[in-house]
Amino acid sequence: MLKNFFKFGKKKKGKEEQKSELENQLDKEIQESEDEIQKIKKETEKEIKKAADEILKKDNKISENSKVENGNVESKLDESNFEKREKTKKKPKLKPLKDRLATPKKGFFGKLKEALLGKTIDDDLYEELEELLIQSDIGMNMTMQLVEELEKSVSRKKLKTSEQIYDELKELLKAKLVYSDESNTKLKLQDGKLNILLIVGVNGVGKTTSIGKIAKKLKDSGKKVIIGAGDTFRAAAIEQVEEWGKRTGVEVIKQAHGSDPAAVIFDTVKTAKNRGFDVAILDTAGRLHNKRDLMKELEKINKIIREQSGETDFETLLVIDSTTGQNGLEQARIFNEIVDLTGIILTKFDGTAKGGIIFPITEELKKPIKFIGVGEGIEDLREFDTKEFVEAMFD
Ligand SMILES: Nc1nc2c(ncn2[C@@H]2O[C@H](COP(=O)(O)OP(=O)(O)OP(=O)(O)O)[C@@H](O)[C@H]2O)c(=O)[nH]1
Repeated sequence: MLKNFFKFGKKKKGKEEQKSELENQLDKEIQESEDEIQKIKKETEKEIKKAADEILKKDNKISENSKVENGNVESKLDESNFEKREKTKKKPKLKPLKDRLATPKKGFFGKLKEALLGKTIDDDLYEELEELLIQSDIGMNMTMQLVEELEKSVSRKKLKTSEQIYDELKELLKAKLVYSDESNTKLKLQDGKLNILLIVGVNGVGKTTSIGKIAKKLKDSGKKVIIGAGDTFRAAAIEQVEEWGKRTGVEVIKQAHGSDPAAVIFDTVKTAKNRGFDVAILDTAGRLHNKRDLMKELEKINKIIREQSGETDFETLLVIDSTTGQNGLEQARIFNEIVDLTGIILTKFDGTAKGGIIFPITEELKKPIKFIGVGEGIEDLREFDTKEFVEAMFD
């Protein structure tokens, strides 16, 4: 039994030895597998790193290449922009509307001085000049004309500095006011007879105010003055004229609101003639919505003046609000077509940086500027003096 036991023990031990051998074998194989896995892992990582490096290298190469390519594109763009710039250099770059409206105090000519003085004479300077001239309401045509004349003068007179250009421009502008020379800017008034001043212009331009200011001037110079409230269409216009009459101590002839303006003109001229007045200033209604009616009305008034005063040669002055710019020029054209203008009153010069309108108006109409309004006050009307005006505007 013991023998069997020992046999059994021997048998048992053999089995256990076998088992541990198997376990060892298994452990060994597991270890080997794990080593193999680690090896493969390391190799895979190496491969991945290598591949990643390759990709990075390629990327760098591409971006480097693209840098060069972009550089080429940029320089090509530069070239074409340059060409474009060259081609478009003559066109003025217009600034936004808000920049185009300069503060009245500074005025256009002050800006012009700022823009010109101390600058190099090049295309940019001419462009800036064009821009400023257009902003001042000199108008596109006259601007182009002026800049062309200026360029010609610069090359003909070999002008070198912007100061010289500035002075040259001043002279060119003065020349545009040729119709406003000393011989015709003064009112044509003769002693010992009735002088008529017929005042025309659309509503709101400053007709009544100008009439009041002129009445004051003439009265102060010793003339016997009478005013005819010919704008019967607006009740307020009659009251306004009356108010100016009171302020200046000048008699006013009026009729009821809505009555025939020709009748007021008739009364005024007749009274003036009969009572020996020196000057009759006649207000009119400037309704422009119907050119034919306006023409008929002004013809009728003209006929009455001629018949009543016996004068054919009298002043017909068109009042234009200088702040209305090109619109003012359009009004001037219309009135000039339908009535024989002898001069222009430009009002509200104090309130505008767009005084440039004076140049195309004078040149186109070929009529002198007689007065400029520079404020709402009774004294704020100046007799026009070209030289003084241009100097003052450039100052
Ligand atoms: N700043 C300034 N304002 C002026 C000037 N002349 C007239 N005004 C003002 O412009 C406005 C219109 O002037 P009016 O004289 O009433 O104009 P009007 O053409 O007679 O107008 P109606 O009576 O409506 O036909 C008024 O407020 C005036 O004070 C001027 O030279 N400068």
